[in-house]
This record gives sequence, C-alpha cells and structure tokens, in this order.
Amino acid sequence: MTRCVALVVAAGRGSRFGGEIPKQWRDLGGRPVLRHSLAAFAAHPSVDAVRAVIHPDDRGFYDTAAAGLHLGEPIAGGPTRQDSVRLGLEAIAELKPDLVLIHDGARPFVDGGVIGRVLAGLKDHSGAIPALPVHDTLKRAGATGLIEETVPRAGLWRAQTPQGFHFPALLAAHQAAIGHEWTDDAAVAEQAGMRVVLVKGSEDNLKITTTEDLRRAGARLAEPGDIRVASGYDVHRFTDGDHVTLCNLAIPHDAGLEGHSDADVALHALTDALLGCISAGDIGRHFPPTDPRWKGADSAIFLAYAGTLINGLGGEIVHLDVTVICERPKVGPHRAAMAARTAEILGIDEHRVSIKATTTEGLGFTGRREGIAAQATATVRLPR
Ligand SMILES: Nc1ccn([C@@H]2O[C@H](COP(=O)(O)OP(=O)(O)OP(=O)(O)O)[C@@H](O)[C@H]2O)c(=O)n1
Ligand SMILES: C[C@](O)(CO)[C@H](O)COP(=O)(O)O
Repeated sequence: MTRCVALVVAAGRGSRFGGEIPKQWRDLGGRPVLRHSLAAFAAHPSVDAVRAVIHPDDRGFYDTAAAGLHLGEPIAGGPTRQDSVRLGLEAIAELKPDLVLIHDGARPFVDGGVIGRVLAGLKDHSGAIPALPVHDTLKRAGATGLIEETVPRAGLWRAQTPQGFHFPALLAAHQAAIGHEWTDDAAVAEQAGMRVVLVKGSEDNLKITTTEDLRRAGARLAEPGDIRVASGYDVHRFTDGDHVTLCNLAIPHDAGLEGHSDADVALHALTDALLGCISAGDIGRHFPPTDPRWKGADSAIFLAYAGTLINGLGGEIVHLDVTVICERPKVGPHRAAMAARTAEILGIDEHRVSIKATTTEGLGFTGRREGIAAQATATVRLPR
C-alpha cells in the first residue's frame, strides 16, 4: 500500500507579517493558524501521518496548536524554508513514505479537494503542485516604481502548496540543492530533472504573508457555514461480562460486549458519523484494530479525536443523534447521563446530543440478544 506523509513547515519567523509572535501561531477563528493546516491533513483519508517542522523556540505554541491530533514529535527547522523542508524530509525518512506532501503551515484553508488533486497528479508524475493561472497584467518595475517592462503572462501560474512528490526522489533533490536558494519544492525538483505537473489550486488556499491576509482569512471564517450531515453504524456481539459500555458509561447487564477497544458501540457509531461529516474515512482508519495501542481503549479517545479534527477545521458540531438497538439492557433510564457524558467528551452543550433506543421486536440478531447495534447521525457546520 502507498504510504503518504504530510510535512507541514512552520518554522518561519514571519518577517513580512511582523509583530512578536510568528503568524502561524496567531489566532484565526479561535485557534492558531497552524491548527487549521494540521487538521486538514490529519483528517484526509489518504494521508497516513502528519509531521510539523517548527522553530525550537516555538514548542509551547506548537503543543497548543497540535493538541489532540496525535501527531508525532515536531521536527526542528532551519533558517530558510528550503532548509526546513530538507530537515523535515530527512527526519521523516524513518517512516519510509512513498509520497510526501509539503505544505506551508501558513496556508490554513487547504482542503481535501486540493490534497486529492495533488495525490491524483502523482499517479503519473514524480511531482504535482496546485496552481492558479495569472489573470492580472504583470509589470516589472524598479525601486522608484517606474515601469521597466510588461511581462507576458501567458503560461504563468501562481504556485501553492501542498506540493506532492515521490519521496526518495525529492529527498535526493533537496540534498543536492544545498547551497542554492529556491522558494518552493517544485523548483528544487525541477533542478533535479523531476517531472512536476500542475493541478488545479484553489483561490481559498491563500498564504498568510501579511496582516491584511490574516484579516481576509478571518472574514472568510465569519461567512455562513457549509452544513454537513453524515451517519455512522456499528455492531458488537455479546460476550461474558457484567456490564456494557454505552456513551462511556458502564451499564450493568448479564453480558459484556466483545471488541478490540471497550466495545462502546454508541460512541463508535457517533465517531464514524462525525468523521463522515468531514470525509475523513472511518474509525478503523484512524484507530486500526490491528494496533495494540487501542486494545481495551476508552472509546472517549476516538470521539474526542473526531471532535478535535472538526474543531481544527474551524467547524462546529450542530447536533448528534444516536439510536441504540437492543432488547436488553434497558437504555431509557441511562439516556440523560449518556447524553451528558457524550456532550462532556466533545465539549458541547447537552441539548445538542440526542440518545434514543429501540428493540427489533425479537427479530434479527439484536432480537435474539446476540449483540447491540447503534446508528448515529451527526450534523456539523464547517466554514466555507
Ligand atoms: N525558515 C523557514 C522559513 C519558512 N518556513 C515556513 O514556510 C512557509 C512559507 O513561508 P513564508 O510565508 O515565507 O513564511 P515566513 O518565512 O515565516 O515569512 P517571511 O518570509 O515573511 O519571514 C511558512 O509556513 C513558514 O513557517 C519554515 O518552515 N522555515
Ligand atoms: C511555497 C510557496 O508558498 C508557493 O507559493 C512560496 O513559494 C513560498 O514563498 P515565500 O517567498 O516564502 O512566501
């Protein structure tokens, strides 16, 4: 299987932005700029790992920006963007990626569409970058502002990130480029003779370079949102035990539920519904049942993680609804506590969580009391 790692570079000092705190740590819609960029990659179903490159002085900022995303240790960057990327590539070599996506931490509005187009471009090329055509007339002028020439714009494109490459070739190209200065990774790849294709970028995928860019980004977040609705479904079979775990509460019963984690069927369905709202695959992709770390795990971790991804994208959970399907135990007496605990895990208001239960009138596997099923619907508002 192809392994793809996203490398998000955020070690710059933001000299054109100015101020005490580098731009990637500034607030954008209630969370640091970098948080938005990291969350977009953490949520993408084709990205297997995300690593950030930061300035060693910024560790405190990073810990806030990356909280709950389960990323690895950040990598220390260098004096230029090119140095930071090379150091990042050398550090992630141990992950043995086939593909790498290099992204500016200062581009918070990268979305799954752009990431997907870059990855599609890598099927037939050793590099792919998102870009937009230049529409304005281009002038070259000296320091006095006097025009020296009009530059033909035909065939000119504005390069964005993430820039995607076959990993071994890009690592070699970056190591060969030491001593030269290029402003993007496609330029480094071009020098090494790699074939790099342009794919469609996005006007939203702006880079925050100046304070005016941050103001525009904030205004975009304030626009009416993009409402997403998705469902989740899960089943666990009964096994020996004296309780089942539903919405993180131990409910006494004459059997337990079998599973790799704590088998919390309700939270698993809710987690999948939330991941569905951001097209982030399913719970098994983020927390594989083959991974011993999740053996017996508290499923609150999975739900909180899905909430963190939505939060990182600037999104808001509007409503959650789950139906637990079983003959026994009786869920009704626990509904209010289950809603309260679910809301608490996600940090949302209790009135945004609805817990329901039904039997199947003795029919099917739930009717035969072989297990419990749960189906959930989530409604999420994302910024446009
Ligand atoms: N030594 C550097 C310089 C830049 N970057 C990162 O590369 C991206 C694009 O660079 P740019 O917008 O130029 O950021 P800065 O270098 O911080 O800004 P400036 O050039 O204004 O100082 C940013 O996410 C930035 O943090 C980096 O990781 N290491
Ligand atoms: C990588 C980049 O964002 C593509 O547009 C750009 O080249 C970074 O350049 P900057 O001069 O560091 O802003």
